[in-house]
Amino acid sequence: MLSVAGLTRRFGEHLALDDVSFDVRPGRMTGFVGANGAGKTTTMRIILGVLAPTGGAVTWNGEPLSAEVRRDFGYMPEERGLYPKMKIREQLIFFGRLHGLGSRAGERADKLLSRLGLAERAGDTLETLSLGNQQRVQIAAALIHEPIALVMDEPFSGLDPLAVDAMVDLLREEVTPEVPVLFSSHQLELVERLCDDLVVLSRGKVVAAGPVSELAAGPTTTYRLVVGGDAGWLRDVPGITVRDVAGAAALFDVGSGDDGGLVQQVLQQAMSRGPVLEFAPERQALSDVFREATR
Ligand SMILES: Nc1ncnc2c1ncn2[C@@H]1O[C@H](COP(=O)(O)OP(=O)(O)OP(=O)(O)O)[C@@H](O)[C@H]1O
Repeated sequence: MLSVAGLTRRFGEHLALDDVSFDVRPGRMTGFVGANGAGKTTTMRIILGVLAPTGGAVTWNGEPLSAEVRRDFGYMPEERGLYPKMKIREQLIFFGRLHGLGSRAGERADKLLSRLGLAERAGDTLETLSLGNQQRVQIAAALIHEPIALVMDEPFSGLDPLAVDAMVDLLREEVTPEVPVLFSSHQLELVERLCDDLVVLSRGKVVAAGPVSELAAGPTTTYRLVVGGDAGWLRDVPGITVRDVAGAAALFDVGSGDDGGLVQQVLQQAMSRGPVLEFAPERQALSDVFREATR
């Protein structure tokens, strides 16, 4: 498991990271989200040893992360970092060897290029590729040495939806159940679809962390009811706040003090009046969780 524990980082007077701690669990895609300047890139740079923390530590399976272990990580930096004038196959082999892949580098490069539909471009330089294809090569470079952990800064930015799907399929194929994956993104719908876990950073602090299913489901006090007839009677039920009624459908809130009794009362009343077609807690969208957490 990859963990950061109590990371702080100052840039002069500015505290960019303030006691940041979270885990990136093996075999789980962990999304790293936060507004511009929240500290995501800074955290990832520290994980990859490109930047030193002012305080705190990065650990791998409970031990301080060594340079040796780090060499087996895959990294897709924000500033990318491939060579524009180098042929893409040569480039992948170069990065593979840099990570100790040896004579298998060519075979891996060919596999990834063909998997990405770029086999015919193997001898072309990076700069002649479209931006989307350059991005694919960047991901291939991060994956070339079968990394034991993967850290990617905005890997999907600028990709069209089909390219995103292709990239995600590749990641799922390449990343074994032992590999922790951390990636930052501003595309919240994408994060909700792809990620198992989520870390939300706001002004250098972790403000929410955990499985996406739990964070998005959240504790809710709002319920949705759809009945056979008109739901207008809800307005007369004491104790609840009706947020919206449109014909047979209604949204109401029971308040945080309810122990479940009020919800059951509303359901019973609804059933005594006729058919109940839908009755469920209103699930919060990840974008709402994000907005609330980073407010
Ligand atoms: N080398 C640096 N020197 C001074 N300040 C820096 C440096 N690197 C980052 N910062 C500051 O640290 C804070 C966090 O920046 P960081 O790039 O980590 O945010 P981010 O969450 O990745 O943002 P974005 O989503 O815009 O990429 C910002 O206020 C930024 O200006």
